[in-house]
Amino acid sequence: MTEAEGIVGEFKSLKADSDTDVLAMQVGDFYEFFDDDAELVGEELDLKTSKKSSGGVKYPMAGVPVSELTPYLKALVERGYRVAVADQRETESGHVREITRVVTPGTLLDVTDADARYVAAVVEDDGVYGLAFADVTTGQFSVTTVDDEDARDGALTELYRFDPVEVLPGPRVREDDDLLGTIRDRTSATLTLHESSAFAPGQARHALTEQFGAASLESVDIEAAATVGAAGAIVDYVEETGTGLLASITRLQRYGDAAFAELDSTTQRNLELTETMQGGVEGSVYSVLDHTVTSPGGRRLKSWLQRPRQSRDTLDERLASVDALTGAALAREELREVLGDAYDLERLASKATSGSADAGDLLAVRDTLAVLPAVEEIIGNAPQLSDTPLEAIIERPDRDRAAKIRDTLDDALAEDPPKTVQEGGLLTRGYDEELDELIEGHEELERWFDTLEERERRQYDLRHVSVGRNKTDGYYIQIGKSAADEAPDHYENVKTLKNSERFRTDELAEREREIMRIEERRGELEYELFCELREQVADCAETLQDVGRALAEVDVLASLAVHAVENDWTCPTLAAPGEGIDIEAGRHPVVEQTTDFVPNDLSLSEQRVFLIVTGPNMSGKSTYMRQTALIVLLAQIGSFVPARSARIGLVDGIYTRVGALDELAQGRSTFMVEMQELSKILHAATDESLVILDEVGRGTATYDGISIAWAATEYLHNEVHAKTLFATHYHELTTLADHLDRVANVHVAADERDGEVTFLRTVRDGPTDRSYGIHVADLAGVPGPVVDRSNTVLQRLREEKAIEAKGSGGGGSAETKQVVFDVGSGQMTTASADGGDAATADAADPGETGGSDLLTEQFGEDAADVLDELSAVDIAETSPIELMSAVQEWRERLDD
Ligand SMILES: Nc1ncnc2c1ncn2[C@@H]1O[C@H](COP(=O)(O)OP(=O)(O)OP(=O)(O)O)[C@@H](O)[C@H]1O
Repeated sequence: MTEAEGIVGEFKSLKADSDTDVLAMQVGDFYEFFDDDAELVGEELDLKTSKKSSGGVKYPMAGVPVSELTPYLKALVERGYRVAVADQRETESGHVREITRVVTPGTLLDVTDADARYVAAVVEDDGVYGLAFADVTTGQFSVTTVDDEDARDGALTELYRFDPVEVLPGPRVREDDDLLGTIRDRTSATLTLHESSAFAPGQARHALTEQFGAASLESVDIEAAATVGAAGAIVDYVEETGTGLLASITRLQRYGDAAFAELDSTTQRNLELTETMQGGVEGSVYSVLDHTVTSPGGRRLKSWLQRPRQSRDTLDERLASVDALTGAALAREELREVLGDAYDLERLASKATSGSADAGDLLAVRDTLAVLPAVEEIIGNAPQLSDTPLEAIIERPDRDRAAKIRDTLDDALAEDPPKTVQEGGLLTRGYDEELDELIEGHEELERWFDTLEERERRQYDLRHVSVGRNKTDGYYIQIGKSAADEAPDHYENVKTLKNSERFRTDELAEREREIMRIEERRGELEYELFCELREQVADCAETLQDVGRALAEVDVLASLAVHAVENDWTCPTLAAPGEGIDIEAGRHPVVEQTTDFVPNDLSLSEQRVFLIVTGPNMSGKSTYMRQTALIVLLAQIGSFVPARSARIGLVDGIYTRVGALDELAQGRSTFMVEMQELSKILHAATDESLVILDEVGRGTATYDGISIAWAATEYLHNEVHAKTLFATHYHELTTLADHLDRVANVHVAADERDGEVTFLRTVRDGPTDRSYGIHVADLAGVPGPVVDRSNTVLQRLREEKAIEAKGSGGGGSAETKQVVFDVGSGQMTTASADGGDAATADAADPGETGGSDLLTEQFGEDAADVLDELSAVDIAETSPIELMSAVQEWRERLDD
C-alpha cells in the first residue's frame, strides 16, 4: 500500500467512526479532505480540489494549511455542517491521527455576531415536553418543562423564542415528522441525532450531577423526566464534542410560566417584536428600541422583549431604574460611554474555559472588568441614580474577586501582545523572575549583536561590513565583494553571494546558540505562564459571567431611558393582575417613528372587558390594537411606554390572532390556521390575559364567519373573561354590546364629505356601520367601472338593509317592504309586504303584481309563514347556530 492509499483509507475509517458531515484530517502541515468531503468543501468554500490515487481509484482531495483551518471550519459550521477534526501526533512508532474535537453549529465558539447561539434539546415523555437551551458562547443554560394541554405547541414556542442554531431531538421527537418539519421551517437550526442513551433519565441525571453538583441540581428541582433528559443530553453532547466548552456552563436555570407572561410564537411574529412580518430586523420593535452600546446589552434587550415578566417586583425595580436614568442625562451619557468600552464578557469567559482565549482576549477581560467600578462610581456619584435598584445590579457580582482578576491580568499582560500565544512577548516585566532573567539575557545578547558590526569594523578596519540574521543562515557578518579579502583569518566563509561574502566566527556561533536557547525557553515559559493565567481566569468564569450580565443589564436600562427621553414616553403605573388597562394618548412604538401619529385612548375595566373595534378599511384598527398589546408588553419588560399616561393591570399572557401572511407558503389553509390559532387562544387565555383578535372568521363564508366570531365573543366574554379587543368588519357583531354586559363598541372615525373619505385615525365610542371598502379599492387603483358598479350595488344592498330593519321591528306596517335582489340581472325589486306596489328599483314604471302574490309566485305557498316566523324570532335570545339552522330550514321550504 502506498502512503497515499494509507491516508485515504485512514481518512475513511476515521470518518466512519465520527458520525459527522465532514472530516478535516491533519497530514503534516495541512488539514486534508478526501473523497465526498473534498467535493463538499470544494463546492461550499471554493477550495481547489485535486486528485489522489488510491488502490487504482482516483479520489478528490482538498487541503488547507494547518494555521488557516479556523475560518474554513467556521464557514462550514455556519452553513450547518458538523465537522470532525483529526489531529496528527508524533509517537515513537510514527504518526498517529485521532479525532480531537467535533465542531457543530451549537458548539462553535469563534462567533462574530452578537446574537446568542443556542444548542437546544427537546424531549417528549408521556405528553410532557422538556427543553434545554445552552449557549456555550456565554454559558447560559436554561431548562423548562411544558406540560399543559398544548404542550407540543408550547415546546415549539420555546424553540421559536430561543431560535437555536442546533437542535438535538430526543428519541420520541425524532419520530414526530411533523414537529421536525416545523422546526426545520421555523428555525434555521441544524438537527443533530445524538445518542439515545444520553436522553435516558438515569444517564442524563448523572451527567447533570457531574456538571452542576448534586446540591445545585436539587435546588433547581427539575422533576420531569423529559426535562432531565433534555438537559442531560446537552451536557453529554457538549462534552462529547471535545471542545472543552462544558466548563463555561456554570449555572443551571429553570424558568417556568409563573415568572413570565405568556407570549407565543405567533404573537411574537404578529407584533413584529424582533423581526417584521417580511422577515427583516429593520422596522421591528427591537430595532426601534435598541440603543444599547454593547452586544450583550442588545442580546439582553431582545430576550426581555421576547419574555415579558409577570412579577411586579422585578418590573417596579426596572422601571425605577429607567425612571432614574431618564432624569440623569449627564450620568446616563457617561454610563453609556464607559459601557462602550466593555467587551462580551460572557463570551470571553467561555473562551477562557475552553482554552481558546489569546492574550488579546485576556486584555479584553481586564478592560471590561475595569468598566464595573467605573459604572459603580458614576451611579454612586449621581444623586438621581444612587439608592436606586441600579446599585443593586452592580453589587450583584463578586466585585472583590473581579478586582483581583483584573489586577492579576494588569500585572501580567503586555500592552500590545502578539496574536499567537507561542511567540513570547505576551507578558510584562516583573511578572515572573525567571522570565525577567531570560528577557534581560536576551536583551543583552541583542545588544551584543547590535554593536557587533561597529566593533568588527573598528577592530579589523573593515569596509563594507554589516551584520544580519535570517532563517537559513542564522547570524552572519557580511562583507562586500571588493573588500572581502580583507576578512581576518578567524572569519569562516559560509556563503558567497553575487556582491558579497558571508562569514561566521566561533564567538558569533556561540552567542547565537545562546540567544536561540533563551528565545526557545522564553517562548515555552511565557506560554506556560500564559496558560496558567488563562486557567486562573477560567476558574473565575462565573464571576465574569455575573459581571457581564450586570453590565448588560445596565446597558439595556440606559437604552430604554434613552428611547423614553427621545420619544417622550411615559412611565407606566403597574397595577395588580386583573385590574383594568387605562391608556391616555397611546401610540404605536414603530409607526410613530415614521408617521405623524394620532394618539388614542383606551380603557378596559372590569365593566368594560371586551371592545369591538369597527371602522373603515385602512382606518387604523390593527394599529390601535397592536399598540395596545405593545404598550402592555413594554410595561411588562420594565420599559416606559408611548403614551401620555398608562395604568396597566399586569397580564399573564398576550394572545393575538391576526391575518396569516406567510402560512400559505407553507401549504396550510389560511382558514385552518386561523381556526387553530383561535382555538389555542380560547383554550389558553385566562381572565388575566390580553387577547387581540383581528377579523376572526374572515377566511370563510360570511354566515359561518359571523357565527364563529359571534360565538367566540360570547365565549371570551362569558367564560374566559379575558380583556379583549376584536376588530371586525361584521357590523352585525356590534349589536352584541346591547346584550353582553361587558362588551362595548369603539370605532376608528372617518369623515365623508362629497364622496371624499378622510381617515381621522381617532378612536371613538360606539359602532360604525361603514367600511369604505370601495373607497380603498379606488385608492388601490381598481378600474373605474368596477368601482362605480360596486357603489351602485352597495347602494342597493343598503336600501335593502334599511327596509329589512324597519320590517323586523314594526311587524307589518304599511311601510314594510321586501327586497329581492336578482344577482343575474343586478336588478333590485321591492315589494310591500302588505300588498302594496312592487317595483323594480331601476325601472321607471312600477310593477303590476301585489306584494304577497309576488312572494307566493316566487317562493311558493310557504312564503307568508316563513315571513311570520322570521319576524317572530328574537335575535338576541337565539344562538347563532340556531339562527343558522332556522335560516337553512326556511330556505329549504322556500325552495320546495
Ligand atoms: N393613529 C394613527 N395615526 C397615524 N397613522 C395611523 C394611525 N393608525 C393607523 N395609521 C396608519 O394607517 C394605515 C392603516 O392602518 P391599519 O392597518 O391599522 O388599518 P385597519 O383599519 O386595520 O385596516 P384593514 O381593516 O384594512 O385591515 C397604516 O399605514 C398606519 O400606518
